[in-house]
Amino acid sequence: MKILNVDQIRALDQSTIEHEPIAPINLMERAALAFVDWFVDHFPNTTPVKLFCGLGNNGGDGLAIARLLLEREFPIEVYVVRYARRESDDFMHNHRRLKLLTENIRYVEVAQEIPGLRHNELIIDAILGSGLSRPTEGIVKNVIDVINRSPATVVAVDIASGLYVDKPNAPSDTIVEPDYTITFQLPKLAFMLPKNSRYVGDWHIVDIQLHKRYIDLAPTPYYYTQSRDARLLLRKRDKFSNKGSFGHALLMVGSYGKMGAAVLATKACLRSGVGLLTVHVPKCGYDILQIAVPEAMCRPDGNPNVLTGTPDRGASELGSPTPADYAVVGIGSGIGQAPETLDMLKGLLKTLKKPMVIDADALNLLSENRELLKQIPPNSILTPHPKEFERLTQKWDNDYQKLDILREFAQKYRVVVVLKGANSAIATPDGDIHFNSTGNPGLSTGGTGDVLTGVLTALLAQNYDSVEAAVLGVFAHGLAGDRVAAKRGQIGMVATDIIEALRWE
Ligand SMILES: NC(=O)C1=CN([C@@H]2O[C@H](COP(=O)(O)OP(=O)(O)OC[C@H]3O[C@@H](n4cnc5c(N)ncnc54)[C@H](O)[C@@H]3O)[C@@H](O)[C@H]2O)[C@@H](O)CC1
Ligand SMILES: Nc1ncnc2c1ncn2[C@@H]1O[C@H](COP(=O)(O)OP(=O)(O)O)[C@@H](O)[C@H]1O
Ligand SMILES: [K+]
Repeated sequence: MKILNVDQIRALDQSTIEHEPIAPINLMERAALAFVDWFVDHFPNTTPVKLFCGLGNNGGDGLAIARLLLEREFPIEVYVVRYARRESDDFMHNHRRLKLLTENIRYVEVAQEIPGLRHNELIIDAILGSGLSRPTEGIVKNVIDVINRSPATVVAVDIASGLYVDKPNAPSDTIVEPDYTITFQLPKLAFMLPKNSRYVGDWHIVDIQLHKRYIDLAPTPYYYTQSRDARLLLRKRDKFSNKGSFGHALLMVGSYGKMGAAVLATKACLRSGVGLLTVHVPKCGYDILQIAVPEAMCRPDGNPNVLTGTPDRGASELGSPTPADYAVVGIGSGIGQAPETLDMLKGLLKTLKKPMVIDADALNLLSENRELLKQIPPNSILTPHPKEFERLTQKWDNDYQKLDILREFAQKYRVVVVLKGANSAIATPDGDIHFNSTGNPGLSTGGTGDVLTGVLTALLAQNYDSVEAAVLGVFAHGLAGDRVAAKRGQIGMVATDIIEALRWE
């Protein structure tokens, strides 16, 4: 699903009006109805509602919503925040319609006219929407302050008043902090960014049938991966396939004290459809790995504690192939940052030509030796969490700048970067960013990143293209987390649960 910018959203409304065609007031009615459908599904019509609206089309939506909720017998009070003298045409139209139903519309021009708000009430925020062009001030700011201080449940129409759709707010801006945002047709870029979390709440999209062709043709670097997008990427297995059809992967993982990371990546790789898997671990990890994961082959390193890349003598007598002989190499989980391991990484980057998966300490080694970045095979997948990404690049002032740095990095080094976290952002060598929709804070627990490394390594081994592998793998990993959360809650979730909950269908 695409994420469009504010100018495109405006043009999309216009395109819908012209091409459907539909009168603007009827499009507003459709938006209000979609909001109300969601609202009545979530709240009983015995709850008192206080609706605050502005004077533009977001306010017009609010007035239409008020009328529809009155018709559904909600006890609703309407407050028009009169910050200016000019109302939009469709606001006026809905104002006249609402007045036919009720005389009870109040106007708020000064702070004394702001009503008290109680905890058992619902507040609908329809003051400002995507038309926001400057920070809130005056009476708008006063109203927002009161809303934010109140214990009531707050539902924002389209976007919280005061929040920009696609550019950074100043830290001093006053913005509604809703419990829910019900947004029209498309997700907004602002919703993807960690710092905006309190200005978004739990958000839902409602479909108002905006012009599909406009959306299809609109250029954008931003995408939001939903279930149907991920499903399209998933390949079925051919009836006559064999293990050779799904690639032979090599994981280079683990060190003394961090063999758990190796085991997790290994199990996740096997649970994600790899045909054959060899795992290169320091010698101390040999028994651990063979016992924990009998399905994987093990290549012990000559070094007892860390990876050097040189197989143990016994293992090399088996005639071990070199890393370049495997379909894909996944490296990093629990490897530490020993100088020998750095030398190994340098050697690998010189010889490997196929895309790799690079995680954790392998990324930290690259951060310390940035001259190696340009040797990463094109289309490799890097999976930093924000701290690792900062080490690889630089500090950022805000989430929008972070996205710019992310995009530039992926383009410069021709790699796919999975910046992990809520709504993991996947940057492609072509400059696109795909935000993930699955996952939950239960995943914030040691080892879940190692699981992701295993998943992505398996998908590359199966010949998924790197962008597809990253988008699909991150989605499936988060979805597994959501399955676990539904079954046993977020707090007790551990990385092993994620492996068990992976499903490829
Ligand atoms: N155009 C359409 O056909 C549709 C629009 N819809 C609604 O329309 C909204 C956008 O409406 P508008 O473009 O009228 O804009 P808003 O209703 O967001 O804002 C109204 C006007 O307030 C002014 N303004 C901007 N920042 C301000 C501030 N900080 N303080 C005071 N005034 C400020 C601007 O002149 C702006 O146009 C969407 O968020 C959505 O709710 C929906 O009804 C769907 C269809
Ligand atoms: N709040 C969250 N919401 C969704 N996903 C999360 C959240 N916190 C962490 N995750 C996911 O969990 C994984 C954590 O990876 P990482 O930080 O590398 O952990 P580790 O190094 O311990 O394995 C990533 O896939 C990340 O996207
Ligand atoms: K709003």
